[in-house]
Amino acid sequence: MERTHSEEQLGITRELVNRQPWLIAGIVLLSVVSTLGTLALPLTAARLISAMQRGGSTLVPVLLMVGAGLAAAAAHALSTYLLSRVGEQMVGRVRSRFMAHSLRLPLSVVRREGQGTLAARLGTDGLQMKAVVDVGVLQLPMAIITVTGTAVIMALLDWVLLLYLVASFALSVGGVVVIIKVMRKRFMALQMSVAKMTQVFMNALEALPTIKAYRAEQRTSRELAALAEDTADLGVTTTRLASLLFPVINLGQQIALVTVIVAGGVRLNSGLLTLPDLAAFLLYMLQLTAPLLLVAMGVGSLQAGLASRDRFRAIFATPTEESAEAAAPAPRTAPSEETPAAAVRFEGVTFSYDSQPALRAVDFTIPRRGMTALVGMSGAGKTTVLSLIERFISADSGTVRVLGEDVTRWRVADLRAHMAYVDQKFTLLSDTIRANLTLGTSSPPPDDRLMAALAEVGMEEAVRALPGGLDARLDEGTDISGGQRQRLALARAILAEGELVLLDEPSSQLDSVNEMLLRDSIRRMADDRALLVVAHRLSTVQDADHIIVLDRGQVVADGTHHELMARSPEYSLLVRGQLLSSV
Ligand SMILES: Nc1ncnc2c1ncn2[C@@H]1O[C@H](COP(=O)(O)OP(=O)(O)OP(=O)(O)O)[C@@H](O)[C@H]1O
Repeated sequence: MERTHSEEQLGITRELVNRQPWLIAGIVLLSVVSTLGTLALPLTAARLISAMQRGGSTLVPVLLMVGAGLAAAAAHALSTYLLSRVGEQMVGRVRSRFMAHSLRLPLSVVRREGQGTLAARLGTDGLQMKAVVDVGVLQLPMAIITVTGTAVIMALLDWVLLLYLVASFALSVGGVVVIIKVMRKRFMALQMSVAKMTQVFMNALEALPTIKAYRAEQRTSRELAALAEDTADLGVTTTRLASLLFPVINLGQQIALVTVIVAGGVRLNSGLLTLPDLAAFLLYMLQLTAPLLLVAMGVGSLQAGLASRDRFRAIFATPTEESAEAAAPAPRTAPSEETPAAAVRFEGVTFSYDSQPALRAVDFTIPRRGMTALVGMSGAGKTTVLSLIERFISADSGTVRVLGEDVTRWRVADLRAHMAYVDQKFTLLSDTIRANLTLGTSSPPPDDRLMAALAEVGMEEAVRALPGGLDARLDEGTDISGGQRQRLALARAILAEGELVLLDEPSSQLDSVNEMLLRDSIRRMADDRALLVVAHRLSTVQDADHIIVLDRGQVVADGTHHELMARSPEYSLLVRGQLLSSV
């Protein structure tokens, strides 16, 4: 099987070199020019001083000095810009791959990772990975070359003076290394804290209507403020360390400067060193600080960036629903039998969330036509049954069959193409009405079919009245009522090509006029396909051809409404105890 892009390992160098080899070669060349120019500059200055001492012409040394300086600056600017552009583009590709991969992950993995954490990773880890390109690809190697080249030239100028320099600078370098290491740890903690805050904020935004209705803005804000404060505290400790960095380097540099000037003066007096060489040595020394700092900081950013890359890799390495099934033998794309006997069959199905059992040895059959209602107290396991049929989750033991075939033998995409799913919230996407209606269809149906489906649920007029009609977008600008959303979601299920419709009825009571309108279209849906409804309303179960009663994860009875009223105490309790709403 062809490997999908997201299944490939994420290699930064390969990403860069394979895609634009010539551009990368050009950037490397520019960096080499910039490094050589930087290294040559003090030598040209020494030549100028010599020429002035001799009283000779200074034109050539001046031109060489200006040329080296300008070339180094121009090459540096251009290579930095080009590399940054390449880095941004690479991060863009990684981010889009990350988002696409995340959407294909099993729901359980997304829940475990946390939506906020995934979203934060997209932002911060993306930025940090860019630093790998900025720092790791050129800056760090070039800085190392500059430091090494400078040290070699300084040793050639006067190796004894270099020893003085190293000895006087060592303490400060040691200090910088320690500070950077501690900063790294704090920075990781800061990122975790940002991810947590994002998660809680996202949850709060999702619950905003409830928060407003219960005037809980202040309470929620307090909780968020505490998280923001924790994050800020971590930020402050990181900054405190960062603020130590420059003074430590400055101090080291000043100590080194005094040492070199004193020792250099002594050596100059004793004729062991010439004035131009001392001047060049001092210039090299001043020039050393920037690349040294870059090496010290760069190693840190590189580590952080590589850690971010590893977090992306971990997600890319998490099998998507499709890649997990690639390992299974010959997945099904269509039912094995011409006309499978049952739409759904559960055979001894057991399922636990973590170690909490939700379904225990569940057996039932849903016929190919007609409406089956699944009823039970809250927490009985009804939604879990739908999730198992959709294969959002997999049974711990037993077999779930859809259209005669074990769900684990189906290709997930094909399995889901055979059914329509209407969740409790009647979720619609932020897109056009048309896009929402045609989600479950393989080719876009003509407008008259869309309008017919809308008419079926009493939404034709309302959609015609919207600016743009079928092409009106459902987003921040245009929204529709809860009942209208419900009807659109049902119209989508009507249009879907599947033989099976799963409907998770909301337990909240919606207005009865709407309910009456929808009752007929739901019933009609069951004429030519199997409809499984998690029912919370008495009217729904009365309409059903067949009712399955779940109690604490087990099927305790099944039959028609009248049969169950006569012989199932659990069902009678649901009806008489008004646990099934009478609307
Ligand atoms: N994601 C989850 N993680 C852990 N436990 C869960 C999860 N979803 C459901 N459960 C537990 O599994 C059991 C069955 O839940 P399920 O949602 O299937 O019940 P339900 O019959 O649909 O309830 P309701 O009518 O309230 O929607 C419950 O005890 C519930 O607490």
